Amino acid sequence: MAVPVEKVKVLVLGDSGVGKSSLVHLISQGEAMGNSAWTIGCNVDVKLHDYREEGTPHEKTFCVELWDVGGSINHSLSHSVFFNSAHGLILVHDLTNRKSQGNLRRWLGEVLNKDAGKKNNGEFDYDEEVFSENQLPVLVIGTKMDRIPDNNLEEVLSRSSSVAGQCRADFINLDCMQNKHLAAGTTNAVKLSRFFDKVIEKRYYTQDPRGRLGSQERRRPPSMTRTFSPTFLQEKLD
Ligand SMILES: Nc1nc2c(ncn2[C@@H]2O[C@H](COP(=O)(O)OP(=O)(O)OP(=O)(O)O)[C@@H](O)[C@H]2O)c(=O)[nH]1
Ligand SMILES: [Mg+2]
Repeated sequence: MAVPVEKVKVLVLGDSGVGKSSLVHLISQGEAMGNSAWTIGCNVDVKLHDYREEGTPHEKTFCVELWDVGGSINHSLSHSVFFNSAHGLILVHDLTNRKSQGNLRRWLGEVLNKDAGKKNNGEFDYDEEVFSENQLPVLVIGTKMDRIPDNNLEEVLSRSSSVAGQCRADFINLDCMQNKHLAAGTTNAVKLSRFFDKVIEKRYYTQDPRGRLGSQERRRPPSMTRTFSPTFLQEKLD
């Protein structure tokens, strides 16, 4: 099988310790990560995604690059070097940590205002106007669902849904340590697949600012996702 040439870049952002690396491992390898360490800088993992245009026999495999940026506040000045030319954004928060939910607006602001610089207090501003014009597909993911006490579940999930609403994004809540939480055919896997479809559609099938015409009017097709290990990909590339 040929390795796809066409690719999209998806940023995975959120506070340190919310579970970004664990999530990216689950998405790209299809299994929970054993040990995790703080991410310094950025790790890039790959997921192959089959995008099929409805009504046509064509199915095309795209390479989805997942840019897992270390969330440490100590490296906040260097985060934005990874933000260029992103096609989609996964915002990750820890369901047991309200602060990590509130900070998603800051992460979003950091990406959307990356060219505008910082405010005087050193914080990136979340600009409603800039955000309302945002064309970047966003998916919000809440982790550590296993750690929410049963008597608090309803409240926490409702808060998670409202955080996603503020970001005008679809959302998933899961336990990154459980393979089944992203298993094929589950609602979570379908939502993730739809998100990748959207990112690819925007990147390759939508009229861009330079006037290139894509297939914007066509309905989004169903799709399948497949995961290949980096070793497999490397063998194909060699
Ligand atoms: N119980 C539980 N633990 C989780 C979950 N997701 C992540 N963890 C744990 O949370 C800790 C931090 O996870 P990481 O994936 O390293 O967090 P990160 O967001 O990549 O952190 P940085 O690299 O510092 O930005 C690890 O000990 C994980 O095993 C989850 O859904 N449930
Ligand atoms: Mg990490």
